[in-house]
Amino acid sequence: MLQSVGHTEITGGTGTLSIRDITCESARIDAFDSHEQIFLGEDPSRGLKAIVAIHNTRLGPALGGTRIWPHETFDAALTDVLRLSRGMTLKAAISGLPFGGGKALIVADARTAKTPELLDAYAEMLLALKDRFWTAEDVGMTLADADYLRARTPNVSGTSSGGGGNPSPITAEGVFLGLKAAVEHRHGSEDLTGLKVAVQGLGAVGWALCERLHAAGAALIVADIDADRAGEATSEFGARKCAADAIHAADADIFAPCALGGMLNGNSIPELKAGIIAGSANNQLAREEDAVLLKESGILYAPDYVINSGGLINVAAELEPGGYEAEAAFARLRHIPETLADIFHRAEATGMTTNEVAEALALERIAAAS
Ligand SMILES: NC(=O)c1ccc[n+]([C@@H]2O[C@H](COP(=O)([O-])OP(=O)(O)OC[C@H]3O[C@@H](n4cnc5c(N)ncnc54)[C@H](O)[C@@H]3O)[C@@H](O)[C@H]2O)c1
Repeated sequence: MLQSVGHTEITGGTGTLSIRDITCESARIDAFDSHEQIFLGEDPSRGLKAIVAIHNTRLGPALGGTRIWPHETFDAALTDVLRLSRGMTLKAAISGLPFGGGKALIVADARTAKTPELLDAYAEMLLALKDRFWTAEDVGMTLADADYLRARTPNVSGTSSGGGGNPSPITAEGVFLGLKAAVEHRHGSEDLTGLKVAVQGLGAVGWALCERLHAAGAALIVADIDADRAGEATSEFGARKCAADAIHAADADIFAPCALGGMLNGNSIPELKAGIIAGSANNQLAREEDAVLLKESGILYAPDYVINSGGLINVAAELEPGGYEAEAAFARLRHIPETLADIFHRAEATGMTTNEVAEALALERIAAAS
């Protein structure tokens, strides 16, 4: 096991993997927020540059997905993984899970650079971090990738052999339940018939969410930077296509961001027409203050790490001592709408933003466990 690592080098296979503890030098990044430990794994010969960020382990070992994304600068990648990792701490806490927050990011284009050699090098890094960090799928990482890694290191969940499989459909189910809780809070009924939902991003979660919304009678407006995907949604769901850079401003009742983070910001919020925001993307708010902007605009915001916690709930269920049980995972999933309804009511009663209420509840749970 890797303890407090200064620098370690693992040779073998076809490359040389170097793992460096970069916690101290990461403190210069605004998003650092007292992370416990941050590791940089590099193996140029196999194309690996990966950051594993461990935010807070008071509730248990760090658990969080691995994102594969070609950030243009190292600082952009580090900022992304630090923000995601902190969000995982809050997500695990508010979901009542015995895990802490962590996240990993491989700086690469998953469509062109995700080779077996890269995954081998990453598996070696994960193996060195076992007992400290557990991972699963995120953007750019598929079930097949998770299975490939799991065959090489034990600290991978969301796998076929573990029973939980790809967490995305469960995430979508949680978002769907949470979205209905928001509609119920706003309109007094969770009936979606005829309501217009603008879905940004038609990937694993966005697509599965569209299936549920369509079956529930909602009218869909969709956008994806992949034009083919948006085209498929028009024929599959009778959805109306919208430009990717205009979907937030679509004439809709609900906006469901299911792509990447930061789409709720000082520029986009004044253009929103939807009264409810309920989607799967992590880190939807570009800045904390944007939650205030949403509140002042009369927009009901379902905090991202609450509404999208279904995937974490499912990968955590795979790590239960007795193994994965779907019913136990679904029982926990059904708490998502209840938790959101509670957050909405508390926010109204106190004048706080929904984000502030969710964070206070999560931090309370961490403090109680300390
Ligand atoms: N998969 C899960 O279980 C899970 C769990 C919790 C949170 N999330 C979050 O939900 C989001 C979606 O995850 P996913 O697994 O569906 O990812 P994915 O990679 O399968 O899909 C993302 C989709 O968004 C599209 N996209 C990217 N940028 C876009 C833009 N600017 N406008 C429109 N479309 C854009 C991509 O083309 C792709 O189709 C991510 O933020 C992820 O972190 C996912």
